[in-house]
Amino acid sequence: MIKVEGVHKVFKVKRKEIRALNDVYFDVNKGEICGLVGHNGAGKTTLIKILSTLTVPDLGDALVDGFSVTREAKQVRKRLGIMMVSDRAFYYRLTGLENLIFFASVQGLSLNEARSRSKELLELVGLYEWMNVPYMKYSTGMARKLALARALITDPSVILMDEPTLGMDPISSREFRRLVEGLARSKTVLMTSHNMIEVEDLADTVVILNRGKVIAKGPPGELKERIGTMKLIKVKEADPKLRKFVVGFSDNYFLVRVPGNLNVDGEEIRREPATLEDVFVSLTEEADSTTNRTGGGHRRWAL
Ligand SMILES: Nc1ncnc2c1ncn2[C@@H]1O[C@H](COP(=O)(O)OP(=O)(O)OP(=O)(O)O)[C@@H](O)[C@H]1O
Repeated sequence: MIKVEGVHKVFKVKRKEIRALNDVYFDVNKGEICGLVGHNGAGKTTLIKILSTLTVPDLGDALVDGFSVTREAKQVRKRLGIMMVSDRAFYYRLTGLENLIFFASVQGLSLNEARSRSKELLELVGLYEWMNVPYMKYSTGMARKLALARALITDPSVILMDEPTLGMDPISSREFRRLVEGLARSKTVLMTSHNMIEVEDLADTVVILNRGKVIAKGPPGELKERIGTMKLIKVKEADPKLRKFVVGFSDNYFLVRVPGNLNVDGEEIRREPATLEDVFVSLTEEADSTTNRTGGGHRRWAL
């Protein structure tokens, strides 16, 4: 399991302070997949780095299977599988199998163990037939599967994934999600994503970060119930306050999709149940407008 307990992180850039994480609390239980979502710069990667023991929090702590990331980093690392989405994660000229054998050897497995573990993992992620093909010939979907296999070498109990399906086509992405779903039954998974359809499909719980703060957490269904119904409205005026809700334009009107309880002048077209994307848009908008009202915000409205 993962327990994040009051984590703060501030970066100093040219005497300016960037508050990347501000008193973040949440738990992910064993057998659960947690989707960590937020705008660009909301603090997701910083949190993943703290859990991976690559960055130290300024205040607070996080536990990975009961071990503290600040005081027991070595124990934490033994329990973690980190799926990196980077072009530099593998050697281009080596095959998928050779790459995995290399990384398994680095993790301390003997050559024989490394070979059999690598083949087992290639089978698990559906790359067995491609194991002797050089990595440079892998598609994005195959490269992601290999990255997942690499994260699983030590059979970790907790898996961290930063935007694992970035750049994948819808079919490969769906296939990948089913793979993660199967794995998650015996593990704890924390993944970041900008793809709300994916998070809605996969996550048991969702944590929404906004400017370093948790503004909502819970199962997707509960979060959607909080927003309830959305309404589609044709509006004539380009009201800057509705910027985030605009879903379409035409010559003489804007189409906005707003929470059912928001009063907006215009012609209502229809009502629909809220999706996770609606939850994200509505709650981050609410949090930002509260911050702006109290003078703490810096993001400006503009249509
Ligand atoms: N090493 C660093 N030095 C200075 N500022 C940093 C550093 N790492 C992150 N930040 C800043 O901290 C904030 C949070 O960044 P972070 O990368 O965690 O966001 P994110 O939610 O992962 O964004 P994205 O979705 O774009 O990946 C941003 O304002 C970012 O510019």
